[in-house]
Amino acid sequence: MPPTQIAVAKQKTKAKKRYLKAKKERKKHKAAAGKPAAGGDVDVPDAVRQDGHGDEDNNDSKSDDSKECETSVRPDDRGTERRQRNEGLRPTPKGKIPEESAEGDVDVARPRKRRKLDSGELSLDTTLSGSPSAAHSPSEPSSPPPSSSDLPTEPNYLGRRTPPLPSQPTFPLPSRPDAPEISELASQGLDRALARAQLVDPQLSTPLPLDEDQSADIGLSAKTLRRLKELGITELFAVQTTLLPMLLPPDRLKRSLYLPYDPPSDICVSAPTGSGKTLAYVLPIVETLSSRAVTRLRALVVLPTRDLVVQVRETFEAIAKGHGLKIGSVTGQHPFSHEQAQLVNKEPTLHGGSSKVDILICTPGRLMDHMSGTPNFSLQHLRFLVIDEADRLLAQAQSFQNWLAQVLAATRPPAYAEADTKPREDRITSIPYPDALSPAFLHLLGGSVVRADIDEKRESSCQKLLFSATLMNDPGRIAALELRTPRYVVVQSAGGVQESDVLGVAMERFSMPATLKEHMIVCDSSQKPLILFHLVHSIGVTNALVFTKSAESTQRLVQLFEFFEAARSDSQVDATQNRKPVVVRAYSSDLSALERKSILEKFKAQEIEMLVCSDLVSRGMDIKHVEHVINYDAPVDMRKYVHRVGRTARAGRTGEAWTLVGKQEARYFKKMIKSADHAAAMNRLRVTDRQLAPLIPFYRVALSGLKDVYS
Ligand SMILES: Nc1ncnc2c1ncn2[C@@H]1O[C@H](COP(=O)(O)OP(=O)(O)OP(=O)(O)O)[C@@H](O)[C@H]1O
Repeated sequence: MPPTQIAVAKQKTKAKKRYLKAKKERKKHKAAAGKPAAGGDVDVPDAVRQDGHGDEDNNDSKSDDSKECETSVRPDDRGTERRQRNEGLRPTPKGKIPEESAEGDVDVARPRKRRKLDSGELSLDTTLSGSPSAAHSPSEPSSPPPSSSDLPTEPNYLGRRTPPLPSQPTFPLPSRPDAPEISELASQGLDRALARAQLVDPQLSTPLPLDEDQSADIGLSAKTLRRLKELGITELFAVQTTLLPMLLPPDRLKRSLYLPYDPPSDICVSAPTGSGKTLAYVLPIVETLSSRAVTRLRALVVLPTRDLVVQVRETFEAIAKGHGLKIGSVTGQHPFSHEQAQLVNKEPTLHGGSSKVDILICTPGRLMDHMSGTPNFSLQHLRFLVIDEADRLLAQAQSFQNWLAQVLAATRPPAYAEADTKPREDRITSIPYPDALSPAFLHLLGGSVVRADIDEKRESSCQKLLFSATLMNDPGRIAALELRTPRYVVVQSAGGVQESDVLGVAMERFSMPATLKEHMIVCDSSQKPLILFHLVHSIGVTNALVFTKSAESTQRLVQLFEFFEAARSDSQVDATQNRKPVVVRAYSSDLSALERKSILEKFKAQEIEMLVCSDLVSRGMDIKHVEHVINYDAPVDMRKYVHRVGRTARAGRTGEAWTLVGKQEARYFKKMIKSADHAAAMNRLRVTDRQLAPLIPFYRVALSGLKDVYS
């Protein structure tokens, strides 16, 4: 058979199948209507009859095909096609039905149509005529459906007047909600009090009263005021002005060491680097604890590094001088037994602990060691728990044996029920010694305390204080602290910011000291050492901290620097110039604690001019004479940038920060600065080859020296 004939035969077979199914459907309908099957009336193609395919043959393939018949191909159209073919006519394109063919097939289609029309379905169509879809169109505003009596009546095709049906109510159009505030988005799942953070102007200050009798005006004792003056402090900075009234309220009862029925609110503070956060907690702690009669561990200050522990201890000692408070610190720098001897009286064992210090400053790791291994070390008397550089410490909350959860649990009194269910031998049934339990823990004395139903629940009096320059930039972390009615303070200039936007501003922008100047130099990475030498020798950068990305790079850069300085001072090119080599040292975690201490002291004494360091000293370190910070390796996140450059321009002094950005990292760095809304503050500098040219001979010598060392 020629291919065209095969195709026609195939077409026929398909058409035949569809026809038969349609026919079967019609038969069913007719049978349902009580009429005989109209098979004989229908024009059946010859091919179907010859093949002997009856209705029954198609039973198994019925379902899908019959659906197709009902929805896509009308049997009358098929009949028309067939007739056209028989008459040598071309088939009519789909959708166009020639008049005579429609006429010819009316027997098949009309009875069904009539039944439909009679049923009144048409009256719905005519009422909504022309606009059934329009009535449901989502693009039109919805309006309440008119009552049927309001609508005009139209004659239907039978000439009867039927009341029009009311149109279906339309669905309300989807509308775009207002974009949520950034603060709202950011605070999803966060403490609601965050959104009511108090925004404090960094320029705010309070002069210290000249007369000691007026010390109470700022909540301090005459003794503390005198001490501040001795230290050369004449005013309180913004963060201190805000926090002192909160932590030292005029109502003396609220300053009590135990507040089991009216525990104090916790406070979170975000204030720029060098803005005086340390004094903002040292002053209230010293002032409050000065009223104590017995030494107990009442203030615990947790810091991320040993160096910071030493620094904060010095501030406590300076302020607490003459108050009779005992201050201790544990960092793991000394043997464990030595620290234990400084911390507690080991004998006799008391349920309330027996402390030798009122204030303890520590790193989290060593604190855990003492919590688990030092008898009589107890946190139940804590009145203050300070977490300084809180964002960093909270990032490590799970480290050091889950330190944060353990500390919180140790300050929390056990529930009454818990105390009752303790095994008998664990209960405190006798008091062999004055047992030193804190009021909130007294119910542990199972047999000795008579309890009544009206007993109010006693809570821990421990007030948590969180501080950081970048605390609000990731407030999600604060959630781990189980804060009690917290208050949030943000020291940041936010010119004209609405109160409702405070959180958005605090989270998106990083607050920097107003006295800081920032520069960025984009260069080839290979040029970085030369640019560093240019900053030192041509621009006069000195008393500087130079930050690198690792302890190893710190070491290498210092060696290169020393070779460079040696080559430069040896050169006889221009005897009139000052050729005294710059003193540069490395400060990194590779050094022992003793070495680090000695280097830091020399740097503070300005015997060392350039201190090259890794991020070890990027947080919290307060070295007054640091005039410059050089980011030799650009920091990879904004938080790090803020803390590094914050080592200068502290306490209202001026300072400059220089960031050397390799060409390949420039895009990332600029994006980071821009997304922190900080691009405008950044001064972009260019250093030309001509400016670097005089340094190149010494640099070559230095490079070959370094090569020798490493080979
Ligand atoms: N009221 C004040 N008057 C003068 N100097 C002050 C005052 N308060 C603090 N300082 C000094 O300001 C410097 C910075 O203080 P501090 O170290 O507490 O800053 P910080 O806010 O904790 O900074 P960082 O976030 O970097 O840790 C210190 O040298 C401190 O002695």
